[in-house]
Amino acid sequence: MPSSARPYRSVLYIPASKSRALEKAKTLPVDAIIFDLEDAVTPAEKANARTLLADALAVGGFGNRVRLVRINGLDTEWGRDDAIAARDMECDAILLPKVGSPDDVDALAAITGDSRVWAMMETPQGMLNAHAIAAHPLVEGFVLGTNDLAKDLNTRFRADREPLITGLGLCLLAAKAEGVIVIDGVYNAFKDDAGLEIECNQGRDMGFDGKSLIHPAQVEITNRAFAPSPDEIELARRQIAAFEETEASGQGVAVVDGRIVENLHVATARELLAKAEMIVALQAG
Ligand SMILES: CC(C)(COP(=O)(O)OP(=O)(O)OC[C@H]1O[C@@H](n2cnc3c(N)ncnc32)[C@H](O)[C@@H]1OP(=O)(O)O)[C@@H](O)C(=O)NCCC(=O)NCCSC(=O)C[C@H](O)C(=O)O
Ligand SMILES: [Mg+2]
Repeated sequence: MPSSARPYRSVLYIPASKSRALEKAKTLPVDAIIFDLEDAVTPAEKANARTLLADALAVGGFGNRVRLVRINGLDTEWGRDDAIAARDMECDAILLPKVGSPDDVDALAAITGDSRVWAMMETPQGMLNAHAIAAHPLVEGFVLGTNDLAKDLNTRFRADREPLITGLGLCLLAAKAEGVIVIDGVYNAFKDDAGLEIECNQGRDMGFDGKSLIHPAQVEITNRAFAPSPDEIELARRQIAAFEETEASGQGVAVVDGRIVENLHVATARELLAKAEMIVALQAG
């Protein structure tokens, strides 16, 4: 099971066909990269992108960024070749699109063995089977595919994402129940900083570990939204100190800023501080 302190604030898609973007990624302060062979790559470029990506990962230089390779679905003409290639790539996990049930993960594992798997959660079928998918022993993370979900649900765009909330919530519940990382979907309007910030904060409030991104301009806002803020760090320290003091005097409940602090709040505060420390450590390289 992955560490809950390991930050996944920003998870950037990079079309595997774009060598300039692959180079650029090495300079960006992202926590994870999705090297995409699926939607961002045209059919004519699929085979070349696969080779380009294998070479780029073999050369390396992506530092401590988690490397996920998104293959095409196994029901497409490229999926099987992608899976065979990805099995041998220098990556941390394979991201399987449009996962509908644990059987899809089994079908991938029949090709890729014990490689770690992340699941794109982006179909109504997948949402309804989210718990069984999260419970699959090879599954380590979920990435929400809100474009595909919106398409399948025939929703209209709303800034508050109300039409998608049930699906997002099902995936969050499943991921948290099974200790699986869960990453929010992309914000398509990559020049709209204000809209991105609102959607990041909504995702953070809901409990997502981070957000998937499509452009470098989205990294800074996302990293900030999903990192513990200075105020949160300061409050966590005060909660721990107050609780320890109260505990030493034989009591189980402290009060900080007019709110009770119990064991469970201290556990949350410790996790928050661990994440903040890990972000500093990762930034230090
Ligand atoms: C959206 C883009 C097509 C815009 O590309 P471009 O016009 O090249 O942008 P810029 O000129 O502003 O680029 C500036 C520099 O940044 C580099 N760049 C751009 N995008 C990326 C990236 N994603 N990763 C790394 N580097 C990037 C450019 O190379 C420029 O570099 P330099 O010249 O050296 O300064 C483009 O951003 C893009 O293709 N984005 C990714 C789109 C994508 O991956 N789509 C698929 C994933 S979304 C999805 O499928 C979600 C899910 O499945 C669902 O259902 O929701
Ligand atoms: Mg999709």
